[in-house]
Amino acid sequence: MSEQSPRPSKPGKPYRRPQKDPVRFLAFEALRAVDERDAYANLVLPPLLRKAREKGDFDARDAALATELVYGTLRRQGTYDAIIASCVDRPLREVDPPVLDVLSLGVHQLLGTRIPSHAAVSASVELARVVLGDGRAKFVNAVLRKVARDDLDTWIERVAPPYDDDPEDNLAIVHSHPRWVVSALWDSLGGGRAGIESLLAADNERPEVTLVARPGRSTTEELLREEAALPGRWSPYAVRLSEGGEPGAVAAVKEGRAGVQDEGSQLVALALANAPLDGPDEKWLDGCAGPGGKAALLAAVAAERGAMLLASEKQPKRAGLVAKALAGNPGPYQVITADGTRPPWRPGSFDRVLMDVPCTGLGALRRRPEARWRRRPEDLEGFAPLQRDLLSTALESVRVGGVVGYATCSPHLAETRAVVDDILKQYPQTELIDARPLLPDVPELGAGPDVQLWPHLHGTDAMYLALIRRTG
Ligand SMILES: C[S@@+](CC[C@H](N)C(=O)[O-])C[C@H]1O[C@@H](n2cnc3c(N)ncnc32)[C@H](O)[C@@H]1O
Repeated sequence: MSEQSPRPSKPGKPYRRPQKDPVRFLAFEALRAVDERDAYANLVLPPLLRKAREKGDFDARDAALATELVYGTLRRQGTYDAIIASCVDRPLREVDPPVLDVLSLGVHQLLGTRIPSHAAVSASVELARVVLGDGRAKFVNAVLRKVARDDLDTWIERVAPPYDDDPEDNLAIVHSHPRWVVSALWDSLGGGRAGIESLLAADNERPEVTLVARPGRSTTEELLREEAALPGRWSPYAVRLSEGGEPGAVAAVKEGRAGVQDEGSQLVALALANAPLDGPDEKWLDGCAGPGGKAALLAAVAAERGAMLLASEKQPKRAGLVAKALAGNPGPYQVITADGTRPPWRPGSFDRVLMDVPCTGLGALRRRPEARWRRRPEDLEGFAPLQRDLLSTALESVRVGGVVGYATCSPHLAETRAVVDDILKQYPQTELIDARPLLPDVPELGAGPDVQLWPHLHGTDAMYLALIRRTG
């Protein structure tokens, strides 16, 4: 018998080693870090990008694409999960998280970018071969081919319940927010469908990078001359960097004369600084100062008025960041590490007090694309006693006639009005000051006396501020 087979076997496809695409691979690494280590995308990404650039793997366009893939995938996770769930025959929680990350990255390329479908599928399958192996790459291929058959709007229509049947569920899937967050934002915003839809859509946009020219240390004119930037909308100290502007490369930022700061945060600090006050105006306190954005602006304004700022922060590491932010301030200031619920200073010591309390951060979802998925309604219960204690400290720390600013970067009513209402009942010798005139020219601030800023109305984070005067 001949050793040769009578019919030559059909040659199999030769094995081809998967090609590692540095952009997709980096985006996958970042998503894994966010999932496995609870890392923040905005902290994980920059060092990965820097390393890739140093290795010569990346140019600026690659970095922009990797950033878009990571942020877009995380923001749109709720919508993409619903789409993927309808294309696989088991519950999503039974799909391995790394497989789900490759799928979500693929779905984002297919439905959320201009990358052609065939390129999106083949790049994702190639990534799957590198990071998951050939077997699971076939699964990825099958799912993404199904997804590629329709566009985003068609998919959303298919997987979201009709608005009239369940408005919150519909908005949760259409705008990729957890349902409880949709509900909380809507409670705070009020109004009908158009407003909440604009807000949720704004949460999915990348925010502009805004700088603050710290008074006495730099001016907006200087920044506008030196950088590709536009004047801020509301704050006299703000400039908005043009798209792609790198704040880290701005000389004034490197030297601490300017900082990166959302205009909402600037407005809050300035409203407290400008609230009318009788009597001395010499001692200011920031009781929750880390990492120091508002403290640096307050200290600079205080310096111009001959006042001093005490910046206090509980976490030593964050107190270090405050010290860094304040270094070079032209007037007197002090940074201390202290628990604001057990203050080391004497009651009634300050003329102005800012309490920018720890909160869920539901007002800064534009900046933290993963935050909405990580937060739980139970977190509110965790913050509630601390927020009340810190506001009580603020009211104890201010002198009679002095002003307290209670601020959050969350619009959740449980963290804003509920805290202020509760605590003011315990401190009857206080009055709310109308904060609206202290944010001059800013429209749509509601019925007052407190103010709530919104991304879709003001282009800022959803900062909340109540100004309270001690009357006795
Ligand atoms: C929302 S952040 C403040 C942001 C800051 N005002 C800024 O503009 O950069 C809240 C800060 O309060 C700090 N913190 C938490 N518990 C505290 C406490 N018991 N006493 C003082 N600070 C506290 C947190 O570590 C965090 O740095």
